[in-house]
Amino acid sequence: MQCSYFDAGRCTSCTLMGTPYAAQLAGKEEHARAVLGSHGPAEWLPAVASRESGYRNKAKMVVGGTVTAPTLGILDAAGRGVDLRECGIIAPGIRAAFGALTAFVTTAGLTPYDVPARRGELKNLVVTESPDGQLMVRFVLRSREALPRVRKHLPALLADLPQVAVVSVNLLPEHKAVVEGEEEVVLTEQQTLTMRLGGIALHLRPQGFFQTNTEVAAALYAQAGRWVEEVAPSSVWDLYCGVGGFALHAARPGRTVTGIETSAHAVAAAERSRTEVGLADVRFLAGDATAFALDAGTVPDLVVVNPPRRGIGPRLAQWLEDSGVRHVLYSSCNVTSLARDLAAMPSLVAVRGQVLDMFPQTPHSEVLLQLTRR
Ligand SMILES: C[S@@+](CC[C@H](N)C(=O)[O-])C[C@H]1O[C@@H](n2cnc3c(N)ncnc32)[C@H](O)[C@@H]1O
Repeated sequence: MQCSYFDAGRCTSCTLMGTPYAAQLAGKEEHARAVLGSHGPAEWLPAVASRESGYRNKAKMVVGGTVTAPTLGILDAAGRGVDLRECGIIAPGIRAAFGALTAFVTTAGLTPYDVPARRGELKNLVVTESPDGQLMVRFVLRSREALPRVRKHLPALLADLPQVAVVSVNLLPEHKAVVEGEEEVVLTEQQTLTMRLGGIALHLRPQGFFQTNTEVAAALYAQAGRWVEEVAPSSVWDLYCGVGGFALHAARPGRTVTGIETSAHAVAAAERSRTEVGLADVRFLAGDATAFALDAGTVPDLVVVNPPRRGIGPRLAQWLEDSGVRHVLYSSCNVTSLARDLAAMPSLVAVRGQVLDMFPQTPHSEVLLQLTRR
């Protein structure tokens, strides 16, 4: 894939831009093998390729420029807006909405936040697309000052972009280089975006986590589901479950499945999916994954872990090592922390693995491993 922003040096975040895709994929497999070393699996399944462009279901655009000519993209070294609205890795359905969204910025008078001057209101625009083509649009604002104007002009925006299902304002009062703050005000009746994967409707709230690449996420849950089926466990834990992707794909009548996640909102969303699917033996609990495992007093037949980049950490790894659990599926977006965690669980041996290319044009990927007790 070629990118004019990359070629012009305007944006260099996709560090593999210009590298042929087959070489990117082979490089990611090689990297995973090299970093995992002796902890790696005996067998690697063929890597799951992604579409090379338009794969990102979520765009986080920093807003710069002026209220009459806003930029959507990043900030340069001087803190001025660089427009990247044609970014080729963003889903086409999101890119197609940028025109109407920038027009809305002007109509609603949402002055872009000027980082060097610490003035202005609109910091970021975050847009997520569902597999059905619906959009969730979030305006990250410095204060509530512009909130009444967003509300006032919202009906016109929804008429312009009928595919927009959820609109919210996120408040980020601090002068910090982060995407969003803690407070979210949802302005539409619909509070969540429906992410339909593998026949299951997952419900994503504005601040919730969702895998970046919808098609590859579907492949990830399906592969994990197949490996769970082979083991045929009667009890499963899905630790770091988010809105329940792994848990709901692993659920079967008569199998108890427990999902654990710190975000109470994500747990509520997962519970909703569970009710809709009509699964009686699945439950989701809000809490820390490690604390849950240490306090549970029982050991399931199979544990799925899908932690943030930092990995599961030494305490949960030690618990898994000592617990006697026979099967673990570890889905990781960071092979370095994965290798560290595996080293702490020598009794759990990686038998199969697969690289799933969640992030083409970048060096990142997802690695799914099946571990079995020796
Ligand atoms: C990589 S995401 C995976 C989410 C989910 N498995 C999925 O497929 O969408 C990691 C999740 O772990 C949650 N999390 C972070 N720290 C946690 C902890 N200590 N205990 C439980 N969940 C945690 C985050 O809120 C996030 O939803």
